[in-house]
Amino acid sequence: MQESKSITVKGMQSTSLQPLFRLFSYARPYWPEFAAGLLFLMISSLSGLALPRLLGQLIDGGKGGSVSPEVARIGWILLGILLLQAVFSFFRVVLFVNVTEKTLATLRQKVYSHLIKMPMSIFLHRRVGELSSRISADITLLQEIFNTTLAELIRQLIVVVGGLVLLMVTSFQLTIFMLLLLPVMMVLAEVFGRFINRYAKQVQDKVALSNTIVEETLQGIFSVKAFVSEFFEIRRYRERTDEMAKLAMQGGKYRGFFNSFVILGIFGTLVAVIWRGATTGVGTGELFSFLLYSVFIANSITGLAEVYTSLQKSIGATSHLFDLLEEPVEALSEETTIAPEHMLEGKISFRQVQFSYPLREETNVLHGISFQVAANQKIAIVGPSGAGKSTIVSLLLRLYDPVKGSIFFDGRNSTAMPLSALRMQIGVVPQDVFLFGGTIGENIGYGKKDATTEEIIEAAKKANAWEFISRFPQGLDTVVGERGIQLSGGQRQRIAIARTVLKAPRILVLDEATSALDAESERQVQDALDKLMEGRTSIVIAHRLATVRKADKILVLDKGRIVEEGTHQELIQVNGGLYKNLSEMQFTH
Ligand SMILES: Nc1ncnc2c1ncn2[C@@H]1O[C@H](COP(=O)(O)OP(=O)(O)OP(=O)(O)O)[C@@H](O)[C@H]1O
Repeated sequence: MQESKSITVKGMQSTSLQPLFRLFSYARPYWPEFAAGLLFLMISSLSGLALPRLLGQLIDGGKGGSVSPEVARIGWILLGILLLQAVFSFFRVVLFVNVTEKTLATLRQKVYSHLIKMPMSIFLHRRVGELSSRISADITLLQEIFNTTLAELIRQLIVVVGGLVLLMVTSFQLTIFMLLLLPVMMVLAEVFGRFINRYAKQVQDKVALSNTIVEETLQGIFSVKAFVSEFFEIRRYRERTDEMAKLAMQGGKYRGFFNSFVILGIFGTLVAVIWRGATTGVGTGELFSFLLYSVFIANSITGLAEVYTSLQKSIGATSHLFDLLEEPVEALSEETTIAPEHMLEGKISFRQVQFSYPLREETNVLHGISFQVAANQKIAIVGPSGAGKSTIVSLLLRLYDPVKGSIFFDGRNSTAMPLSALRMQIGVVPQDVFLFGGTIGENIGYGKKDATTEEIIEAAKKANAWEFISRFPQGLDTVVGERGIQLSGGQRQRIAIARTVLKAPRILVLDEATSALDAESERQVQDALDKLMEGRTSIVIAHRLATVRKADKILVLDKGRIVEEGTHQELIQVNGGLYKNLSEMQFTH
């Protein structure tokens, strides 16, 4: 932005209009409708130009007080033009709305599919509220440009150019006189418009910022309430919205000035023109049509200034959107079947994996970790909080790639495998189960999009979830979340397990819940997990003694390093070892 300011005004316009041209490329498939709309727009604007002239003639012809054939003819033509305009306006609006809605839907879909395919690293430095406002606020703003701004631009241009030509025909001298005043106003209006736009953009950014607070606090309402942060958030929101209002009011003042300036300029010009016309002996009808044309033109010039500000606003929104579309996306494929050559047996090996998170590159979270998991083996990862256990899971899923070292699946470097095929074969049961706001059936079906009801029920049974689901009057159709039933931690976990049963992954990752479940829920969850782990490679971030004991191998992680490795029996013997300490602290009751 800074750069473009330093180049010539002409150059600046062409650079800043670029996003709009790119935007219009999304409307390309709908060009026949768009072209028809444009044609209707042009015909109705052009025919509108005949009105002042005909009205002038009507005034001159009607002076005698009787309806002469000439006057009747003009009357019929006027009626015809109005009808034509009414019909064409209707089609123009309908066609433009169609093109707009189809284009914006395409754009929304494109932005959303880009958004959701972006790698995790991008979500670390962009806020959810900000990202979602790109789709809601920015695209809504673009609606205006397609629906009205563009049509206005064309209409105004036709009125200004056509009007001027007809003015010249009416009275060349008077037109020249008016033209001496108008261009000055146009230039001033443009400068003013630019200035106002800067404010509009700032206000828009502030709106996005304040919306972020609303979204984040509503999403995290539990934490807000638990921390009694309501008043803190209210204050924060108040500060943001007050700032926004202050800026908007400042902008309003400038807009006010702008309007006053336009009123003074236009009416000043009109008065001067009438005075000049009257004193140079232009006829009544002629002066009337001249004035009407001048009003039309003046109106269009102010309209053009508005079009200009609205164009600038949309340029802001469009650039935001295209910035987002510039962000990289993951190489995901839509295939739901896995090619035989990418089918995994389930061997995993971490070799000298070093990792730091993108935003904190200076802090190594994993320091050259190596370990092997044989196919169908169960390993447990234990270690103090912050040791890097969840990070290992993220690397396994390739949500991030190691900074150094590599991860191998069946002896093949993970980077050499298609991302989707890899993730399709890894099932995760997270600690914090996220359920979508649909039905229980839909939530389980998330594991396999084409699952039949029978398969879903089967999976729910295996996950020990069917028993509680079938007790709900609506069974699988019970709506969960905000507008439905709230499930307990153990129930949510069993739904997550059912989801993973359906997915039937080769490799299973379990992040055990740290929160204590009651003994019965715990038994049911544990039993479901045991069944799920059978015949798969499993990595468990373990918090429960039962899991740790049953593991074929335990990795003890501390500050990003594997400090001990072995079975429960082996590790419990290491005197002064971290595992022995941990298990004495955590697992003995
Ligand atoms: N997105 C992130 N950006 C930067 N640092 C992160 C990020 N996520 C985690 N970390 C850091 O990486 C380290 C390891 O975190 P990780 O979540 O893997 O630990 P953990 O062993 O799973 O802990 P816990 O048992 O508490 O879940 C921590 O020091 C944490 O602060």
